[in-house]
Amino acid sequence: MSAAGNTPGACDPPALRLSGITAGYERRSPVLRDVSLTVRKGEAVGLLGPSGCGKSTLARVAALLHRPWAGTVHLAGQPARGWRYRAPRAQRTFAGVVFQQPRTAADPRLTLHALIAEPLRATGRAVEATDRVGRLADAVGLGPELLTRRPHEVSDGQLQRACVARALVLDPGLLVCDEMTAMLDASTTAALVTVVEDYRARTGAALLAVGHDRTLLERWCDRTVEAAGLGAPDERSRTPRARETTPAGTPASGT
Ligand SMILES: Nc1ncnc2c1ncn2[C@@H]1O[C@H](COP(=O)(O)OP(=O)(O)OP(=O)(O)O)[C@@H](O)[C@H]1O
Repeated sequence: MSAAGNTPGACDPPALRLSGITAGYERRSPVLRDVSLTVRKGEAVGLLGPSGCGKSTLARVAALLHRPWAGTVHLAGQPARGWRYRAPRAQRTFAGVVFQQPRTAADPRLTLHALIAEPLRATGRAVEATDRVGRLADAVGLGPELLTRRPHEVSDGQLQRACVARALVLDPGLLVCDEMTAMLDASTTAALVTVVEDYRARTGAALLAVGHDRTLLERWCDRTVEAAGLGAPDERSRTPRARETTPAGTPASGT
């Protein structure tokens, strides 16, 4: 289910199809009610909405990290048959995820090199780590000297660069970016958006980007979805974006 090598086409199944998703936590009333959302292969969809409306919950359901109470998740046309570590490996690794807070998403004991290589080790592909981690670290703008440091020895922006590299290391067909740039400065935001877009242009991967920054998401994505009252996000298409538009209007530097 890797995106690499696939040619986007009208006949391809959507990268993500959420149908009738109802989800929540413990015994509280559901956060999401009967939500449906489709992200086509190669498409970038931005999910906008006020704090607490359930955007992150939806992102976690899409990445098979949170089990819904009802509804189905299809990844690349295949219904999710299990969740988290019980899901078939191809489904678990189809979605690469980047969270808002790199410090809570990174094991503090690992060097950045080990952090980026973590999914390779977890899937029995550790032998590929030297090559892949080196290339991805270069792409996200992390020099070799930073790869030997642990999270407490780097800045938030540097750690988020490592988390983006980790999300890409298994060549996902879908990237789920949950407020990936919320705590970053403008140049790091531009650099990481460019890394994601370069990856998508090369592989045909789809993107579900969650955030509050309407300007960024409208520039970055093919369309945005208003998630207000995510009981049922209406899929209003907005501002189709030419594929070649520079994300966020900023340079592609690796600063
Ligand atoms: N692990 C959890 N346990 C219990 N309730 C949770 C949990 N995670 C989120 N919630 C609740 O679910 C609701 C939706 O949270 P969610 O994080 O999905 O919203 P959001 O739209 O992403 O918010 P924000 O934009 O502030 O990140 C909130 O009321 C939140 O308190």
